[in-house]
Amino acid sequence: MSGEMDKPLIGRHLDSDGSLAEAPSGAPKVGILGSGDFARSLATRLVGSGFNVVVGSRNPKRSAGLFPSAAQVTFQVDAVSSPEVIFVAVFREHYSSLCRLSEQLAGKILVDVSNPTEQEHLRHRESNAEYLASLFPTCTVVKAFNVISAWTLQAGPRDGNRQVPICGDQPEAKRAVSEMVHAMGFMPVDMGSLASSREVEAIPLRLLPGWKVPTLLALGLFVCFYAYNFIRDVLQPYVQERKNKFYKLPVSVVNTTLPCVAYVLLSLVYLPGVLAAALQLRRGTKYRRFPDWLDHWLQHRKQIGLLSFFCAALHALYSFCLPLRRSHRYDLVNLAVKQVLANKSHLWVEEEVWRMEIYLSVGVLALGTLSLLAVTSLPSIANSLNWREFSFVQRASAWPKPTSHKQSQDTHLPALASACSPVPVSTSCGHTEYSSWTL
Ligand SMILES: NC(=O)C1=CN([C@@H]2O[C@H](COP(=O)(O)OP(=O)(O)OC[C@H]3O[C@@H](n4cnc5c(N)ncnc54)[C@H](OP(=O)(O)O)[C@@H]3O)[C@@H](O)[C@H]2O)C=CC1
Ligand SMILES: [Fe+3]
Repeated sequence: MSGEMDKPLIGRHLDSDGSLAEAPSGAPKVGILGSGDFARSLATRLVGSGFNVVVGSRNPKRSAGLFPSAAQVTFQVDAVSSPEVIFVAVFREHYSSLCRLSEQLAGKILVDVSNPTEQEHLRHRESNAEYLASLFPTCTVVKAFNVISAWTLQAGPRDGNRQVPICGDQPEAKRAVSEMVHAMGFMPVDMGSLASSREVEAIPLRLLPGWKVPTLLALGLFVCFYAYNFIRDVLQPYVQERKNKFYKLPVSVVNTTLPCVAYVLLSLVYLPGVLAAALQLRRGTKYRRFPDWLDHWLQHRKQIGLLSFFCAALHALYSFCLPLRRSHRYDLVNLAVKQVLANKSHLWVEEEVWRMEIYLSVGVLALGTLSLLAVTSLPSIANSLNWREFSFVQRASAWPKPTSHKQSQDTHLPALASACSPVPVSTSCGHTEYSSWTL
């Protein structure tokens, strides 16, 4: 690598509006091939982070006006001659059109930012980055930035999506790209060699992978409880007393069903921790893997907990709407008429009044507590808390002694010390992953 790349690449950070006049002279030079949406956002951020940007376009005249004035827009062949790091911001099907630049690109670092579509991902056995590497055997290909959208690049990194997975076969090249990622305000995550690029390219194709089972579980529970409540509140009065209560189907039965689902889901958040602890006690060791079903269950606690919160919140909303129903108004009027006919002037059942007051108060408090748990399970909030603060919020009693994150990752098992309290999820994921929604 040239001496230029050996200098630290850390530049200035971009303001949220993305505007910054001029990259400092002598700043590291970076090339971008392509002048599309991604190239434009990338150029803006790179210029703002203190890099000298040169963009290679097939039609520089047309594209120049779309880039920040500090970026130089020129023909592809001119753009790739001096920078050591070149971003390839074109689609896979156009990679081969860049082969005529092979000579100028020899020995340089090519950053593959591309994302395949789902069909492309299934169709090609080799990743886009590996394909690029096969077209340019004299270059070093590094996969990066594919998980960051053009919009995020432009708007600036936010807590939730700051991580940029990087992979490549040459540590030096990866280091150079990682430094650039850092300088741009993102967090590089080393994913290993270029062989992992297929995995990295699959990341943006995922659609809520951790939510499928918990959502099906919640739906299944909803259907079961709804059927039960329908039989109890609607069908049974109809069959036995010929009373037509079918109007209850859209609101009342749903409202009775939601808290049942919420309670069961909440208990399913805590149950696997207890089971895991019992299993460890029975085995007398923490150095054995949990069965797969328990492992998966532990990993899905956060989603199950959030779905429980969702059902509880819906229940609260439905409850607020109950008095708005016309059936409720008719019931009230009928009750009043009945009272008048019975010559009663003051209806007040002390026990009923107290029961409702306490019921509402406890319901509001429970929803408030559940909201707190849900909020602290968000990565951005959880990351801002230390372990003690987190466990204080997530459970009522204090954890005997926090198992270090490292330990739980290494052993792939929770500590026995947590036998009667939460068990960290036994995966190699982050802090929130193994600790969320634990009692
Ligand atoms: N948009 C996004 O949010 C993200 C995009 N990406 C990846 O970035 C890459 C570029 O995406 P994006 O900028 O959105 O796409 P665009 O369609 O907006 O831009 C593609 C660019 O490729 C250039 N190009 C070079 N050679 C050819 C060719 N032979 N035929 C057609 N175009 C060519 C064109 O620039 P010119 O005419 O100047 O040569 C064109 O502007 C893709 O691989 C995409 O997967 C990754 C993450 C997010
Ligand atoms: Fe309730």
